[in-house]
Amino acid sequence: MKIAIASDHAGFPLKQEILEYVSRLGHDALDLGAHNTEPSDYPDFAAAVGGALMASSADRGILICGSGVGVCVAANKMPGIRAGICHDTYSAHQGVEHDDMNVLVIGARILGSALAFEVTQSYLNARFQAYEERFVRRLNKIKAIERLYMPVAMR
Ligand SMILES: O=C(CO)[C@H](O)[C@H](O)[C@H](O)COP(=O)(O)O
Repeated sequence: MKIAIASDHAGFPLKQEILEYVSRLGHDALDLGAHNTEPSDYPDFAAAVGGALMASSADRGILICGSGVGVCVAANKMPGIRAGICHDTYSAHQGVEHDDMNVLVIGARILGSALAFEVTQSYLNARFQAYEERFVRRLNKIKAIERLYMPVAMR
């Protein structure tokens, strides 16, 4: 899969490790910044990953900031983006299987790289269980909420 990956300054060192790890797993890892630890603003990177998904230039995303909260809030403002903070492997695969999560969010000040790699692998190996009617029904309800607050021209 093509995976768009970005972080702010707080997530930069972990992002570099995740980029390499995702490539080693055989995915096409797309680095959307930051490119150093100079202070930066997390919404810019959330927008970059969300934009890549919305433009179909990536299949899934990974976002990293200090806690994960900032990029998660920002990414979930974008239509079609379902971002979740996952600091354990169960949430990372269940978020995809049940909720069709398309952006994994990690807090670099929370997880060490060993667990971050396991969480990333669980996320990338998981698939949405579209054969489960209840998951599709719930996903459609999320999409209906999104449409309700979307400008009419975009619905
Ligand atoms: O972790 C975060 C809060 O959710 C932010 O995304 C930033 O990474 C964090 O606020 C950065 O903090 P700093 O004091 O500016 O390094």
